[in-house]
This record gives sequence, structure tokens and C-alpha cells, in this order.
Amino acid sequence: MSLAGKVALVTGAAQGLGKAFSEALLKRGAKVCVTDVKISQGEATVADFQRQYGSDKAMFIKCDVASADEFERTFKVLLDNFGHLDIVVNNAGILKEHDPIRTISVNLGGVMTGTNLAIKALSKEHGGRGGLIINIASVAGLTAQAYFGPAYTGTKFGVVGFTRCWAFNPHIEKMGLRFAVLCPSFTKTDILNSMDALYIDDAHKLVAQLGINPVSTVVDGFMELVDNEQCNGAVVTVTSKEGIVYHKQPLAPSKM
Ligand SMILES: NC(=O)c1ccc[n+]([C@@H]2O[C@H](COP(=O)([O-])OP(=O)(O)OC[C@H]3O[C@@H](n4cnc5c(N)ncnc54)[C@H](O)[C@@H]3O)[C@@H](O)[C@H]2O)c1
Ligand SMILES: CCCCC[C@H](O)/C=C/C=C\C/C=C\C/C=C\CCCC(=O)O
Repeated sequence: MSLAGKVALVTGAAQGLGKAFSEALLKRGAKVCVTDVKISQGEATVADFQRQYGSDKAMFIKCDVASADEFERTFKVLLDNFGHLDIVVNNAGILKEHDPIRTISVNLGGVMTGTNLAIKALSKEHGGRGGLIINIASVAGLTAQAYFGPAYTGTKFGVVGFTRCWAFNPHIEKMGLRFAVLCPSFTKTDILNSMDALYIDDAHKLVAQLGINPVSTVVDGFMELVDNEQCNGAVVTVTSKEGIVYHKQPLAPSKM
């Protein structure tokens, strides 16, 4: 399916998975706003995208997702430049167990702020064209592991619950929105080098058991969620053993 005419915003997209998701959207014809706290890396990523896909296809905005003001300004600048928005990917995340409050502010607060701003910008009830909000959690948001980052795990469980709850909102059809959560297992990006010393030996044991995804498989899982237009509230894991798998909630939600 072509994404020509669609506009996407991806947080934490200067490198790693966010950069790879952005490039997958560009390859399918979308315009992408790359946002990140890393200014020079974000600008270099966008310069590279503009060379490959066209100078009007990508832009960079510096945005710390933990700052509600900066995030709000980012949406404004994007809309002023690209005119509309169709896809928001709340991808930015950190693994810093020594700073649980920052971990909550970025991994969960950033996803909540980004989702709330996305709802305002995309919802047909607010003058938007409808669209898709994909929040990036982790398999650690569905299954807690012994000694693997409790603060990180808590935030990722939060991302799954927060997003599923929005997907069950009874007004979702009128809003024209679709929500999805992507839960990758270990994937070869720089985040693997950021684990706190206390957890690193156990993390290595987990990696030996579970394996590591190449970025490309996680991008396949991401594009599955973009393309599955019938699906609202999908939670998909990407693991090196089982590939791309959809997950239901352990208990069904109550009927309205
Ligand atoms: N790589 C993995 O093993 C793995 C597995 C599961 C889930 N994830 C999740 O995928 C997402 C992307 O991770 P990655 O592996 O690409 O990591 P990464 O460290 O390579 O990239 C993360 C990006 O987020 C940016 N960032 C950090 N704090 C930010 C903030 N406050 N505001 C805006 N940008 C910020 C960083 O500058 C960086 O560019 C994260 O949410 C992570 O939790 C990663
Ligand atoms: C089962 C939990 C999986 C959680 C994945 C999580 O969302 C992201 C984790 C990020 C970092 C993990 C940190 C360290 C891993 C340890 C070693 C990496 C070894 C790298 C290599 O062998 O190349």
C-alpha cells in the first residue's frame, strides 16, 4: 500500500528503531518529521533522508518528549510545514535504571503526551483526517523478567495499558483513529550499550536465551501495524524465536 500524501511524526528518530521506522515510511511515499533530543544526529539523519527521498519529504525538529511545551511546539511547527498529520509513532525511550523518574518521564510520560497531542491533531472530531498512533513498548511490557530493569519494565507495561485503554474508547470510530503497540524483544541498536552495570550480567543471560532481532524484523512488525487497517488496539511482539505475533489481553475488557 502506498503512503503517498501521508505525513508521519516519529519521536527518538535520530538513530536506531525510530530512524528505521522513518525510513520505512519514506520508502512507501510518506513525508516524515524526525524528532529527537540529539540535534546534530537528527539533522544528519534528515539530510541523508532528503538526499535519498527528496528535500520536501523529511524535516527535523528538536523535541524532548519529556517536555510537554516542547512537544506541543513540535506539533505546531510540523503542522505549519506539512499542513496535516496522519501517523504518530511514539518511539523515544531510554534504559536508565539509576534514574527511574526520568525513565517514567520519557518512556511513559512522553508516550502519554505524544498520544494526547496526536489525538488532538488527528481526530476527525477536532478537524483532523483521522489516522494511526503507534506506541513502542517492549516484550518487557507484557512479561516481566527477573533482574531486567524494573523501572523500564514498569514504564513499558504502562505504555501497553495506556494504549489499549485508548483503543477501547467508545468514540474511537467517530474520531477516525487507530491505536497499536509494538513490543520488540532485544534488537541490535545502541540502547543495548546503555544498560546499568547492576543488570548487565543478567541481561546478557537473557540475550543468550532469547536472541537478538535484526532491526529489519522489527521494521516488518511495525509495517504490519501500519498496513493492518482493520485492526485497532493491536499489540504485536517481535522476537527472534517467534517473529511477529499478535497478543490479546489476558482478560477481556467489559462490554459497554
Ligand atoms: N533495541 C531494543 O532492544 C529494544 C527492544 C524493545 C523496545 N525498544 C524500544 O524501542 C525504542 C527505540 O529504542 P532504540 O533501540 O532505537 O534505542 P536508541 O537508543 O538507539 O534510540 C533511542 C532514541 O531516542 C532518543 N531519545 C532519548 N530520550 C529522548 C527524549 N527525552 N526525547 C526525545 N528523544 C529521546 C535518543 O536520542 C535516541 O535517538 C525505545 O522506546 C525502546 O525502549 C528497544
Ligand atoms: C526480555 C526483555 C527484553 C527487553 C528488550 C528491551 O525493550 C530493550 C532492551 C535494551 C537493552 C538491553 C541491554 C543490554 C543487553 C545486554 C547485552 C547486549 C549484548 C549485545 C550483543 O551480544 O551484541
